[in-house]
Amino acid sequence: MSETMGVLGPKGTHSEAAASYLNEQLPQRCELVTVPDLFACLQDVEEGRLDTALVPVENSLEGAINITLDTLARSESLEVMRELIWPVHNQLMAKCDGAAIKRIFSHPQPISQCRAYLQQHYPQAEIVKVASTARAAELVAAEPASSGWAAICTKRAGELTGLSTVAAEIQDNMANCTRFFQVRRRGTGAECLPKEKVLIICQIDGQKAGALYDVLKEFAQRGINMTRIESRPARTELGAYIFFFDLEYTAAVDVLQESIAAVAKKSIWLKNLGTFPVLIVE
Ligand SMILES: O=C(O)C(=O)C[C@]1(C(=O)O)C=C[C@@H](O)C=C1
Repeated sequence: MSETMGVLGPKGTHSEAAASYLNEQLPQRCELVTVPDLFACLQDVEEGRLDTALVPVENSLEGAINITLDTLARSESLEVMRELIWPVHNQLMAKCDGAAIKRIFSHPQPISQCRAYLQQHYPQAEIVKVASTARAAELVAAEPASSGWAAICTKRAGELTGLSTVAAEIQDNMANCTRFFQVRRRGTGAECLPKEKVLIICQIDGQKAGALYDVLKEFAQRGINMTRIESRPARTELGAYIFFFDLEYTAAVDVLQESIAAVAKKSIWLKNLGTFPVLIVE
């Protein structure tokens, strides 16, 4: 029986497109399962209803996907097995003409990714945020053309629901891309190769002067390349933060382990979320 890979649905989301691509690259194909909500998708993996899930983590225009980061930080069982960098192409799709559009539906991320286009072409339109781009297409398709509703979605979502393209490639930057993590429960599969990145999450004592500098020093002094730093509220009290560090994997494994151990000593808690390969799609 093939493994299951959960992904934000319904069919036609950017996430589903990324997961279908990834699936083609895998030696053993997975069965893709669409889940209407990102948190539920991650929970399904944690609780064993899905083997893995492909979830968005960060967009090049809009930054972090907080629900993914917060769930990874809180989870005792999830680990990252792969990273995928996926180009995101947004289309404005509707049943009506562009001039008749009064209300535009989409996921909050693509709405932000297309902010300049929306301001220039539809400053009067009501913008409605929904759970995914494909859900936006479904909602628009359920109404007559006279409603003046439109969706920002993938071409496939529009085609699946019978919408026509009003404007193509409406994102504010043509290099718009989203980073996804494929996640699973710890210890449920073989190591994914090649090892290219390590994800560390820790909480640092924010009241101590120089606490973050002290931690960063442990990587810098050993020549460990940090490719991203992100902070999120610890969700315990105002002013308490956790940090996400993406580190480049190195053949000098001992040095890498030593730096992580040194950071652990200076942290309130630290989790290693995994070592994984990175797939970049042009
Ligand atoms: O709504 C979708 O199509 C999704 O797959 C979600 C999502 C996101 O959460 O950022 C995924 C990638 C893109 O950045 C746009 C939207």
